[in-house]
Amino acid sequence: MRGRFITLEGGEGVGKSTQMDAVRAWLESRGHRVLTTREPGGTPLSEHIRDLLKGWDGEDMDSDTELLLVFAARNEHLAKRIRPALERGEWVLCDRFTDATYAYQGSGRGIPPARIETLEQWVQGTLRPDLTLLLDVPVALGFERVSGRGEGHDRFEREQRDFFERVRSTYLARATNDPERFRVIDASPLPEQVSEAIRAVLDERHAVWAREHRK
Ligand SMILES: Nc1ncnc2c1ncn2[C@@H]1O[C@H](COP(=O)(O)OP(=O)(O)O)[C@@H](O)[C@H]1O
Ligand SMILES: Cc1cn([C@H]2C[C@H](O)[C@@H](COP(=O)(O)OP(=O)(O)O)O2)c(=O)[nH]c1=O
Repeated sequence: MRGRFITLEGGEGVGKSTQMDAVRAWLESRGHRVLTTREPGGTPLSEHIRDLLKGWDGEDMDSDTELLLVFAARNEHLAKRIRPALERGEWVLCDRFTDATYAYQGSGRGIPPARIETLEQWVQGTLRPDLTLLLDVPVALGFERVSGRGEGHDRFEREQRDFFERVRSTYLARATNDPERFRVIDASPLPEQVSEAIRAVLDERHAVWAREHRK
């Protein structure tokens, strides 16, 4: 079976980092080679851009500058890591991808989606994730978890509550509009229960992909 491209999405503190390991372990248990990565980031240059996006504390960053930096990081990541891995037949598991851009730069910052689509087309061509696991929790619960993490707040985490409500609504709307690609996971229960729900989705999708492969 050819390698597939799987993304994890969701707002702050939904538990993506926590669940990445479970997805990776599941894929490896099926004998797949897996590249685990994240956005913004995934290459030295893209991680540098990530630091800028999260840590910039100078004059306010223009929203389009932010959008272009996100896609600059993505272009590098696709060229140097994601596409080569998929071409080698590996599976790629990525913590956030372009759905985050629609949610954060689109709804969060108010950039029209058409502008994001233009860049998506330019940078990705026809490449889209095969499966997107959207981990969903109420914004207040995500906030509680992040504050429990005990780190300082980055440029995004300093945004107000309504910013994250827009982010959440946009993720959910995108999932509703593309039920083939998205699976929404209730990420409120204990981590092991969330992993169990994710494994059930992976079982289901994997069976479909295996059937397609045999055709
Ligand atoms: N299902 C869960 N229930 C309770 N706490 C969780 C759960 N999943 C993750 N956490 C905790 O919440 C915080 C944020 O989780 P993390 O995986 O870093 O989220 P994300 O990567 O989505 O921001 C961490 O301290 C983590 O241990
Ligand atoms: C991929 C991507 C991330 N982001 C933001 C969302 C996050 O606040 C930040 C990544 O930080 P990160 O620490 O990975 O967030 P989390 O711990 O919640 O997963 O970058 C965008 O604004 N646009 C994007 O396209």
